Amino acid sequence: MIYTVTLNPSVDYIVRVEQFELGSLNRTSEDSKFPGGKGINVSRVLKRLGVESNALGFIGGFTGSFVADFLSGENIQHNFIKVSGDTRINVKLKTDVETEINGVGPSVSEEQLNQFLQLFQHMNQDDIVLLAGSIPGTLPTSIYQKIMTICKEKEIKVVADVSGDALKEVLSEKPFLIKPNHHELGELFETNIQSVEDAHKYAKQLVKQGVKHVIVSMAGEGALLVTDEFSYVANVPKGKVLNSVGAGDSVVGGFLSAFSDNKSLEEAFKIGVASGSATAFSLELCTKKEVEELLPQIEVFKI
Ligand SMILES: Nc1ncnc2c1ncn2[C@@H]1O[C@H](COP(=O)(O)OP(=O)(O)OP(=O)(O)O)[C@@H](O)[C@H]1O
Ligand SMILES: O=P(O)(O)OC[C@@]1(O)O[C@H](CO)[C@@H](O)[C@@H]1O
Repeated sequence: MIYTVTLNPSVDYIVRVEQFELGSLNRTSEDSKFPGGKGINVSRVLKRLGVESNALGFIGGFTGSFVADFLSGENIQHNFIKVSGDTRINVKLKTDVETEINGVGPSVSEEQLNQFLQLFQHMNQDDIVLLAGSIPGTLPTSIYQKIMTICKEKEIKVVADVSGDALKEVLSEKPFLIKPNHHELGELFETNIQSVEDAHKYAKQLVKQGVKHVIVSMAGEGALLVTDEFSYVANVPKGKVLNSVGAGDSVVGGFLSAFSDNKSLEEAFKIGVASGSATAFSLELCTKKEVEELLPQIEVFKI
């Protein structure tokens, strides 16, 4: 089973405003609400690509019920720990540019954290755990490392899609896969990554440190998959970007769907990139049909 962990889920409130004016009353031309948070997006992409997962994390209040009910409605398994505050609402404002305002999220008590950690006791080496997204302020910053230590004892593969300090923390536990974008990779090495060559050089360093697979997404500039045996670079298909929320999560979801279906790493990488672009080119997360349509446009080369 693939377990996706979203410590701080959200309701993503997506609003389109045609002529946005700061300091004025603006009215939306379109708005919609979806369950959000990076792990939850990965679970939804996996489901669309025909792969089961179980979404874990903390939810609370009416917004938390929305998240749980929405996932149940899509037949996605979930096992969230309930907290007393409301799950956050993240505003995704679509004007001529995209602006995001992410909430803080509810508090998690020590008892709720322990309840959550108990869930890992039932997992085994056939499982994959995905850790994705920010850590709520009330949880220790070492929480991802703690989960990874439990997973290591049980020989569970860990995929981490995290950034900033959390990324630094998970590296020491040698994850199976990480997927930074080129900005996040640059931040880690305190540098500015501007080319595929730069991204390759720094991703290689992470592999030397023990990370098994590194996918670096570079938005419209392509993507890389780096392992200790080989490195692949992929182009991304051409199209109009309508929504970048969840595009990175879709790369992870696409890759994991194919990997768990025993496809080659090269094929899994291609499906990951196609899924990312299919989400970027649509208003919501990618569908299987959209991914399949883009797949022939993606070429992968060894570098
Ligand atoms: N301009 C684009 N053209 C084609 N595909 C794109 C474009 N921008 C993003 N994508 C797709 O989305 C994937 C993820 O994009 P990006 O590198 O921006 O990751 P991210 O920052 O993690 O994404 P997110 O916007 O979800 O945070 C890319 O690998 C690609 O497949
Ligand atoms: O605040 P975090 O946890 O870093 O990111 C949360 C979030 O922006 O990430 C997802 C897109 O990747 C959205 O569904 C969600 O709102």
